[in-house]
Amino acid sequence: MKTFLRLVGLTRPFAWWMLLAALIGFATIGSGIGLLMASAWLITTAALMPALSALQIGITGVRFFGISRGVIRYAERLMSHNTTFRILTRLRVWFYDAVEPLAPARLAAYRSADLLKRIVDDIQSLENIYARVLSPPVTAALVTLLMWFIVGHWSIQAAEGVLASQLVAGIAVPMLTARLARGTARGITALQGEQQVLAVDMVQGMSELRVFGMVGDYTARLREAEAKKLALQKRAAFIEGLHESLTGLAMNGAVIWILYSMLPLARSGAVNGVTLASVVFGVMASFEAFLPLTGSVQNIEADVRAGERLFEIIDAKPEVVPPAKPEPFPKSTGIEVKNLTFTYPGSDRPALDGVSFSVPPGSRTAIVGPSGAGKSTITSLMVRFWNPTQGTISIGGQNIDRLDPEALRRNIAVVSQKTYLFGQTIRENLLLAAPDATDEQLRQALTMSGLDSLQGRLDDWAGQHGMNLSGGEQQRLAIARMILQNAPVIVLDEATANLDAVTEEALLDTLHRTSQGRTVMAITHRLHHMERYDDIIVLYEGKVIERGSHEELLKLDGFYAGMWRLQHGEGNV
Ligand SMILES: Nc1ncnc2c1ncn2[C@@H]1O[C@H](COP(=O)(O)OP(=O)(O)OP(=O)(O)O)[C@@H](O)[C@H]1O
Repeated sequence: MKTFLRLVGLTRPFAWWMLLAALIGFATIGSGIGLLMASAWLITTAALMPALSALQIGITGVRFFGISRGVIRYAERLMSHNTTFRILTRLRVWFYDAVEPLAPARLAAYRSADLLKRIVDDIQSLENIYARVLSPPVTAALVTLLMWFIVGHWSIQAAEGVLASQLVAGIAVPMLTARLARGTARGITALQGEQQVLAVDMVQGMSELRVFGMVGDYTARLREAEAKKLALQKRAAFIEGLHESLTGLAMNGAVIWILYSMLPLARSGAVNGVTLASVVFGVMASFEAFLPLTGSVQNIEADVRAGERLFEIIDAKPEVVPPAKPEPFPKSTGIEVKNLTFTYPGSDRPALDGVSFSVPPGSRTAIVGPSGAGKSTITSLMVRFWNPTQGTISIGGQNIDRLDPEALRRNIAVVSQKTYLFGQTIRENLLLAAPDATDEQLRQALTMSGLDSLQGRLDDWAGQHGMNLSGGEQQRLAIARMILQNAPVIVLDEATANLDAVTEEALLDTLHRTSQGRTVMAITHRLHHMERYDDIIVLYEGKVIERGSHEELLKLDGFYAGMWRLQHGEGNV
């Protein structure tokens, strides 16, 4: 209930639009009632063969309601869709604004297909709340009131019976079908989510599934989810049919009751037969207002579940909250890391444990160590994807938590081992780093990063995840982005890992050239050209265990020297 009220609360800015849509909906059904009543009047009056002029009013009525019903129905659809789409637009922007600060720390627990489902399907399903849950009951209530006055004008006894049937159709039947439908819509949503996650995994991991012969297994899981979903959908269709039948029964009950209570009046001459026929037809037409209630109640459970899934993300607290009054990004770009400690949520072992080091402005520092030593965690903390559990990172003497995170990220160019390329053109992928860059600047960046071959292909599609480019080209594009970003601090996080030796060598040279004069922090477990670094920090199990220049560390003959010898085929660690 709380979630439902919260969802309704979101529509407050559109309340008047929604009320207007409900009123136009009422006018549509009102026209339908008018049309049937006028038709009944016309047919029954014509049966008595009066002068043609006596039928004029009925003919005009049929024409008027016939046309108005179509026009008003169109206006109602236009209005309700317009209102719904405005609400959905607002919801999507609001959800995206809420999700962005959660990335990546708070989103780590969610699968991307699941998030996609939330932002697309869950929000879409809320359309139901606004178009089918809130409006139809208002329309049905107004129609009930209208029929009370119309029927009550001739017979209060008949009006009471009609009211009772309408309460059955408007309250009892929806409550019964809602009870029967419990769990159905929610189950369908859950299964759709499962299918989406499986489908995304299948498409993205098709090569792996093929290699490991698991395509059949995944297809079977998809089929199983489909079969379960189909069973639930059948049940939903059965309940919908039941709802319509019961509403029809309530309508027939109302008709029988009117005949029962008004026939004596017709016989006594208090009501004429023509009026009786019109009232009966009017009541039949009024039940149209109760049919949409099935959609309202059947889906409400799924809509509330969709709302819960959205609020779950929206209510998550971002890991990083920008300071109320951020300090400007410092001129000097020396980095000072003091007693840095960080434990990932759910982990019982710190990824970093009291790490301290400094990187003077314009110098190059390498952070080396075996896999899992905590090297990449330093990058995540530097760009404030996470906050340290203890300790600080400062740039130019300013604690980074005093800086605007966006300004911080603009001033630190990160080239990591996995470059994300968007399924757009090469130009658009480059402009991400410098939206105002000219073609000339883009070409220059391509040349500097050794990508002359892409000069004439700026408008070529990079492919899904950059699949139209080789691994080396993708990494070079990351370097071109770094050049365009023109940030004073550069973090290279295994920027050349996963590449063959020749490409790696060429890329290391390019990186060395293009990062001259900046403060560089290079994270690597492959020890190449280490003499190019002013300082090397050796990390092991989250702790700094050695520090010095390449020469000094070799002389020390400790862990680093062992790693170096091992990688250069000269012995064991
Ligand atoms: N998102 C995460 N959640 C929980 N634990 C994590 C997460 N990311 C990393 N870790 C753990 O933190 C430790 C340090 O990881 P980190 O990625 O910083 O190591 P690394 O030195 O960069 O390793 P590699 O060279 O393999 O990339 C590892 O034990 C890793 O399992």
